[in-house]
Amino acid sequence: MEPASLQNKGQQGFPRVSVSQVSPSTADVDSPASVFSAFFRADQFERHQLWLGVPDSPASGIHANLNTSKLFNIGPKDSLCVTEDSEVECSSNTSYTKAFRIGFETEGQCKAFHATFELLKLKRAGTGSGVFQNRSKSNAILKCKFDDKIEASSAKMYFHYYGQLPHQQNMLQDYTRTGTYFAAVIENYADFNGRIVVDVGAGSGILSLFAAKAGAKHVYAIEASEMAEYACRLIAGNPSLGKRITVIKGKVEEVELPEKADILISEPMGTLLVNERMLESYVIARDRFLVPDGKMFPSIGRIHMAPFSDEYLYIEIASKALFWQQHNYFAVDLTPLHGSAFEGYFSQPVIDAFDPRILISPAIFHTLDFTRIKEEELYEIDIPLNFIASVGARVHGLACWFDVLFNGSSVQRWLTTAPGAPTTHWYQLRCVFSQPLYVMAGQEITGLLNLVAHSAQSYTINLTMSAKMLGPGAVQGGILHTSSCKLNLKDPYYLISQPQPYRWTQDQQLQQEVNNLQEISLVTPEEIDACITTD
Ligand SMILES: C[S@@+](CC[C@H](N)C(=O)[O-])C[C@H]1O[C@@H](n2cnc3c(N)ncnc32)[C@H](O)[C@@H]1O
Repeated sequence: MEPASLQNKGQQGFPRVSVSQVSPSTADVDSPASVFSAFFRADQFERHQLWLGVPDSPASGIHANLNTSKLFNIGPKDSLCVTEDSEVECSSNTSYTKAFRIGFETEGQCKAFHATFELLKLKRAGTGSGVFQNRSKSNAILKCKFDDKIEASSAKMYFHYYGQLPHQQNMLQDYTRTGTYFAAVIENYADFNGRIVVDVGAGSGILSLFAAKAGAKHVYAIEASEMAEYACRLIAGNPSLGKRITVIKGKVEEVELPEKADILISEPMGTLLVNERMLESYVIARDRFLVPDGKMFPSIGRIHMAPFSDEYLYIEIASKALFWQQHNYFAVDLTPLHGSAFEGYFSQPVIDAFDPRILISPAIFHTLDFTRIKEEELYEIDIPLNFIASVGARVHGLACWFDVLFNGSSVQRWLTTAPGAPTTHWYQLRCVFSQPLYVMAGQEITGLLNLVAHSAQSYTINLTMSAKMLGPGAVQGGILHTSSCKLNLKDPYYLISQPQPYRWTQDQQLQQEVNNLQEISLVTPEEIDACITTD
């Protein structure tokens, strides 16, 4: 059990440091060095403490209150921390009663430790979440952009979700996803070897470990949820890679880094690419941490769209509202609510893996260039639609999926969530009309997909599609029939139990990934191992 005064209100960790107690007056070493983990933590009064010890016994070890401690650089990888046993604020005449030398495995870790130490010393209680004073900027109050845009209740649930191992496991077990990231990083080790990397939203730290495996000089793994602590433990358990990784707990919008990154790696994609609004954090991280012309993995994302016809899906959704057509439900007429229930079911986007043969025209796509797009441009996205129907059909709505590109210097690799490709945990998404549209083969379908971000970390989807007139009317731009719908991307309907003609087992997917990797990999396993720095 943790001491009561050290509740988990925020931790930042450095998994492997060597610590020796020294005399505060002479700086002579008093004790042999121990290999400890170092954590910064806040108590319930937002007073930050540095704790050095063994993760499994948090009550033991060395505790230093940052208010009464000072940190000095005594070498590129060595620091001296002097601290007072009492709670009294440091002043010029403080006599320090404890001192210890902290040795880091890399200079990057040492710099990150100092940056975190100084930043947390500046944080003050009572200014509200995400608001802190930064003395280095003339006491200006820096407000965290994330907290301005996102409802506190949504953020709390969101980071609570990602703070749990089963949800990280779910992503790790999507072998198409994780395997594609692994392949993209290792095949492009030249982009990582000897570079400073920032992992934006590191979760379990898996992408940081991949980057370190590809030879990164140092990786800063930024993670806002409690998963940061697990990431520390995973990284500490992989010491040959972990010594080049620093986990920083906090939002990318508010943490400080000791140096700029040559390359960002992240997995910020949600359903329909944009759900969760994490792309905005990715773009903010680019503007805050990336050197000019630095690389981003992934660098672009594309939303693909095509009209579909699926009578079974339509009937399934419509029939859910049939309950409300009863005139005599325990002697009560439910029919006045049938219309609302019917519209309600059609306001949920449907998520499943469908057979691509339901698409009635070739797909179009809309590109988001993560290297250039402004954060504000993600608040509202307008995508004009234009299709030519390949067959005559009843169009039940718009089917969407996405892909992202790892534009490596050696290999370009796409991670796709397309129908017919190996299924990912994102599946595909369909917006279904309550009033379908009738089209003939060759008929033009126009429309607009409008996505408006909301403060619950998702989007409102406004979709309109029109069948244009055939013959002379088409030339004049005449519209025969229009259907529209408004959906909440935050509230999807998961329909993933239906038979999947193209679904593979995960083992097959994994095997396929391995085969792909072996077939197209430009580097041999020996070359991969050779590229790993062993400092
Ligand atoms: C989709 S998960 C990816 C996790 C990990 N990178 C992986 O690929 O397995 C996104 C992670 O980013 C974190 N995250 C989201 N927004 C963040 C932000 N603004 N600052 C820091 N972390 C954030 C979440 O808590 C979550 O763990």
